[in-house]
Amino acid sequence: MYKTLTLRRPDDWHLHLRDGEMLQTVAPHSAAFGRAIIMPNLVPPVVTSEQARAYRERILAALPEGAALQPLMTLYLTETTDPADVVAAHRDGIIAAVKLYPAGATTNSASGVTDFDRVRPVFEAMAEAGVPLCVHGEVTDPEVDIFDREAVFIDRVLDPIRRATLGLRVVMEHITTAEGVDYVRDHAAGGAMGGTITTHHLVINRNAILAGGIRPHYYCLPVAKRERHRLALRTAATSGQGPFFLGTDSAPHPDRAKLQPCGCAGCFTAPNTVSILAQVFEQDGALDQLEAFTSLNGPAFYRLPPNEDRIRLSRHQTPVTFPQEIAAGDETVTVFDPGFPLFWHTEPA
Ligand SMILES: NC(=O)N[C@@H](CC(=O)O)C(=O)O
Ligand SMILES: [Zn+2]
Ligand SMILES: [Zn+2]
Repeated sequence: MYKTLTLRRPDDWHLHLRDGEMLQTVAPHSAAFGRAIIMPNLVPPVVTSEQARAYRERILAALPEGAALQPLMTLYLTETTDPADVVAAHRDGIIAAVKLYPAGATTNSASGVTDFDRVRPVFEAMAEAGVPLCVHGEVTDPEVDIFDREAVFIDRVLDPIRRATLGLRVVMEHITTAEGVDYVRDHAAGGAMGGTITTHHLVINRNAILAGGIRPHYYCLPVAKRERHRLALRTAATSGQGPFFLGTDSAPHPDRAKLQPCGCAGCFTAPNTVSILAQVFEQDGALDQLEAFTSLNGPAFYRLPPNEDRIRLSRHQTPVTFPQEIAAGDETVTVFDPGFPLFWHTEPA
């Protein structure tokens, strides 16, 4: 049994840092990651390279001295995005990817895409220039059951886009279904596809949200599915296979906004993600695959070198505790509770 574990510094390939006071509060909790793909769903969204550059500066200013984190910026795709701007921003190193939100699919997605044909020229230019497309993969058709929206998206939207745009490199973000796992695995050859998996979707199924009472802090999008889907995600993540990598989707919201008759979606996992992942991989006898998931597969997809420096985890005798909530000005933000004790702790460098 392992007592300590040394890993190349993990990266987070899907992270919400927000802005303003919330950014100041949450950025330090992601400071020990190496790189993070920063989601652009601010209000208003990050749609131009100038906005991405300015947002990056605000993030760097919110990080503590000595933070490892390098923010990798994304642009929020709209029906008026100019293909030439995207290509130039990527060429100049301002953005690492473009993010597709189907309009209405999730938090702050109102400016997203309704008619996918209208953004075809952007996809074509991205394919040509090798710019990855990060996708929130859910249909918004109200006729489609919320638990089926990811699987239906693959058939109705994602597969047709990929067939029509040869060479487009796609990350299916926060996959939550066996169908998502299979689709990513079956189309990953040559780096054509990757899939991020969140910490919380490895831990909870839909019962956590609904059985025995409604638990808003477990509500996120895509919503957690049946147990068999969680197990498919666990198998994918702990396999160490190339196309699957960590994207925490740590998505802080003030408790005031989550604890409502109509509460918003998102789990805040940044503070305890690495401890939870070590526990999960240990439970599955797969600690030897943790580094592939957190630190190797993501950079390989994004065609970046893995981080050179390391973090050290040690397994404590008694559980390590994390704050249940953190203060953000007058608000509180609840930290994701995995529902089991955590023994792995990141040692200070
Ligand atoms: N995952 C979530 O439930 N929420 C995210 C948006 C997203 O990633 O879909 C957010 O920005 O709050
Ligand atoms: Zn999303
Ligand atoms: Zn997200």
